[in-house]
Amino acid sequence: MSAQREMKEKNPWPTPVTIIIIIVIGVIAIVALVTVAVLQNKSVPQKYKYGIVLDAGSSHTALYIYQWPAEKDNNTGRVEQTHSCKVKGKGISSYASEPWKAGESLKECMGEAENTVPKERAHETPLYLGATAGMRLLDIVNSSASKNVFQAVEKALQNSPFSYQGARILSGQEEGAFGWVTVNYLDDRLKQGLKTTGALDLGGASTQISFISDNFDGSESPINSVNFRLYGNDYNLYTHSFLCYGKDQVLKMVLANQTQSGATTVLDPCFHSGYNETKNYSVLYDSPCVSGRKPQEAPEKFDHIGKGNFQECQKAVKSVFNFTFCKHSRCSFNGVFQPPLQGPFGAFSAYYFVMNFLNLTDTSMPLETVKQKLSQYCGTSWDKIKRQHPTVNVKYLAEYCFSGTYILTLLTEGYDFTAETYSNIKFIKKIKGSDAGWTLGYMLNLTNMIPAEAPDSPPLPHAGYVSIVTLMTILLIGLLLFVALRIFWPRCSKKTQIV
Ligand SMILES: Nc1ncnc2c1ncn2[C@@H]1O[C@H](COP(=O)(O)OP(=O)(O)OP(=O)(O)O)[C@@H](O)[C@H]1O
Repeated sequence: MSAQREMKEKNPWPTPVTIIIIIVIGVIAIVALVTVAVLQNKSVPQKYKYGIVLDAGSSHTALYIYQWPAEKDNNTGRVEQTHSCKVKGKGISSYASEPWKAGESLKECMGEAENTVPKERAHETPLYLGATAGMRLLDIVNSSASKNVFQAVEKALQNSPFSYQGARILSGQEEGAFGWVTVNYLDDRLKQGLKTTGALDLGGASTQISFISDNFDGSESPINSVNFRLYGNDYNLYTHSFLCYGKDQVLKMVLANQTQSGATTVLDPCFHSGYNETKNYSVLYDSPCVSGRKPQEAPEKFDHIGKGNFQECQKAVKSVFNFTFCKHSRCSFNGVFQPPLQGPFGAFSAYYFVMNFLNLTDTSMPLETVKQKLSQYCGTSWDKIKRQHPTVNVKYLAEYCFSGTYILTLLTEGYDFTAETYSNIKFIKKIKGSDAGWTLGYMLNLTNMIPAEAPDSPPLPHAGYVSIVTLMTILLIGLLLFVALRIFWPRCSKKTQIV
């Protein structure tokens, strides 16, 4: 009896039970923590927000739908293109005489947008329309026609379930700058503060060049300067848009130069030998880029006959550039200031369409070789070209010799890319699934999706945080168990000895 009392005083708890309880609690805690960690890291179906931009270009309109994770509205989520739709027919500026058709033309793509954006998101999805050089030109020649086209387009867009934010003409400067933002945003260069890529955009009616140059602070030519503060970095961007230097308008200018005498036959070195089409003087001279030069005594039509000669085509194309006057320290052409070229460049839109067709997107190829290949292509007969490419749109096909020659002339003579710097250009269509062009940059800007300052980021990602807490708790429980065993195990052993 006294021995039993002594034992109870020395060992007041039922030790094995206590240990079992501690172990059970410990195991339950570990299982609970691991479960929480696993559930926390399990991917939940992503919810997205959306934005829509219509690019109303001179040659056609395209609709782009962008999406980004809904919970990362605070400028940290990645915006990506989820759908695009090419509007059938020509650009909205071509509907000047029947504006209602401009609105009608958008219906099919707007229908696709309704099927892409979830219904519950539609009312909060911003919808923008930006028009470029085609509408800039229409506005110059007939501003009331331009207003009527916008009215028709607005009516169509206001009737959509989306949050319509307006339709307007972008300035050339905006078109250049937003194209640059798109390229650098998609390449993740802005967020990380990396060296940027210049942007070369070739449209149907205008062309843009935009890049950062250490030698440009905006003082020499303020109209070419755009300042941004993005993710905590300041950028002083050089940008210029050449109205009338898109490839369709340059083709008109080159042909206008060859029809100044009002001839009925034009032998054109930029078209393949064997090409022969009868064209209207009125159609050729219908644009403000050439209208002032229409010959007085022009007949109604002319025969446009191909000659297929690259060297002569280069000369003809060069005639539309003016290199004779420059009131700045240096110019590209037409008296426009341009600082020295700097950095890699992404060349998109028609740059890509044309060079991709010609199999000339590889810029590691020496420039001389590129010219030789193009020369060979231009020298090929029209019959052979048609036979080799039976599925290609004949209008594009007839123009690739001219378009390739214009691209090389613009890059080398116009912007001053040399045999050495030509390899800095990369012809691109898409970056990580999104089309290169001004639309994404435009939407990012209007929705304030790129903050001026770098957003504060947590020191650890969520998964890392959960893992570390789990690990630390397991270690702590292990330590507790160890201490408990050290304290109680000797007593348990003693107890058996006593008993
Ligand atoms: N596959 C192709 N091959 C050749 N040319 C093409 C092809 N697709 C489009 N183009 C032409 O490329 C040019 C540029 O097209 P893009 O859609 O970028 O210009 P746009 O937006 O209509 O013009 P702008 O920006 O001057 O208003 C246009 O002349 C168009 O007709």
